[in-house]
Amino acid sequence: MKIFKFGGASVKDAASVKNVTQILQSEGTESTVVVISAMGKITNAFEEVIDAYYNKTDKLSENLGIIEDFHKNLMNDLFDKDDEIYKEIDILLGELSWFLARNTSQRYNYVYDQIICFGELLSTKIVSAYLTKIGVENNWFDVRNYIKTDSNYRDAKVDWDLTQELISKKLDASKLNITQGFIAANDTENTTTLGREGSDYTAGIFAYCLDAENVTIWKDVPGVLNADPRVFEDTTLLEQISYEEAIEMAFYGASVIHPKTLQPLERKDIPLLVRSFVNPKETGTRVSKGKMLEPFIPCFIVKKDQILVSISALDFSFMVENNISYIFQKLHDYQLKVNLIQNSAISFSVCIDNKFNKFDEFYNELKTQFKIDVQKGVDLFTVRHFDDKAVASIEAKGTPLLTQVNKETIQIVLVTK
Ligand SMILES: Nc1ncnc2c1ncn2[C@@H]1O[C@H](COP(=O)(O)OP(=O)(O)O)[C@@H](O)[C@H]1O
Ligand SMILES: N[C@@H](CC(=O)OP(=O)(O)O)C(=O)O
Repeated sequence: MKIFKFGGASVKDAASVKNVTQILQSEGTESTVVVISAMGKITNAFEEVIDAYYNKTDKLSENLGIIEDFHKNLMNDLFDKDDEIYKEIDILLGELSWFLARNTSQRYNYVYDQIICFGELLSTKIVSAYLTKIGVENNWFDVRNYIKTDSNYRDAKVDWDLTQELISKKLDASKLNITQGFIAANDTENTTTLGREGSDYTAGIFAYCLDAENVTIWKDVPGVLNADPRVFEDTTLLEQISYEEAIEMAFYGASVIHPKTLQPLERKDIPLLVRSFVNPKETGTRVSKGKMLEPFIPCFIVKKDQILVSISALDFSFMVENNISYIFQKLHDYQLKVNLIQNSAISFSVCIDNKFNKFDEFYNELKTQFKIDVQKGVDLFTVRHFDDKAVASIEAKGTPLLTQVNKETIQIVLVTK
């Protein structure tokens, strides 16, 4: 029993869908659960729909049209005009229109999940129908009937007991199963999601509940590299990474593996393979028990567009437990993700991600009680297993504002040139 995960980049056009089906045919089409994300950048396109709908702008029908045209154009290269799939896609788009017309809820996160899920529903319907068309029997299922969560929309927490029970009881794991990543449902059958880029986590959940042999995440890169190839020119493929090391890398922001994915796999000792859908014969990266890192070289992680905030008390008193815990509570309340902390006697600095755009509210609340210096638009570079050469290469990229070192890791906040 194995789990495959194909992300948006692997199903971004008709040729990519054909490539996915070829990989499935050569890797075996039995005892597999295939988890698929929305096609290309369609989740972002759905976010535009949500924005237009929620803020009642005049862009709603245009944004919906972009999504419909994208899928129909792609389908025209895969199917014949009278194939059943066109009706199925129209039914899904009809369900979406029905929701948009009938919904009365003002809860943004709830509305977001009820709309965003259509990206994964559309992509899996299309891949499943194409497999059927070329003669590969498969079982499409709605993941919302299997993965159950709480009602924390947009970042839902999995109900592991119920999910385990449903997957064990209802899923025929001997088949080639096709399902959606990222989406789930709560106990009232409303759609929830596991957080952006959460399809890897879906693969981890199925692997855990089915005691899978392994999970393969198919990517447009040869595997996990020692740096993001979009930012660094010379990168090296990491052949083996221990779970602990991969969790550290994901924690510091290595976006190639979703951080939550590794925990369920580690608990059951299920290897995670990261392989290239461009060169599927290559072995890629293996994350498993064993060597920490092979080859053992510095690994670079970048988080762009961070905010560096230095906070001190107005009366120059020490920054200690009581005010630090207060600041942390506020960071939590405003959903600001802290990526680095440093404190001295009178100042407390944090490097944060303003993912939910709530920094200004946080700032306005704190500025009455603290002196706050803010530097927006900085980059946070983390180097695991650093050496002098690696540090120098980062420092050459701009002006370092803050550096923090521990045994295996150095973090440098920079204003880049
Ligand atoms: N350390 C890394 N190793 C490999 N790829 C990385 C790394 N860091 C960032 N990436 C980027 O991650 C991309 C693949 O992830 P992503 O776009 O999220 O894939 P998908 O959405 O298809 O799952 C690669 O194209 C690469 O640019
Ligand atoms: N489609 C969702 C879930 C996901 O994981 O996508 P991808 O596998 O393309 O990163 C998103 O974009 O957030």
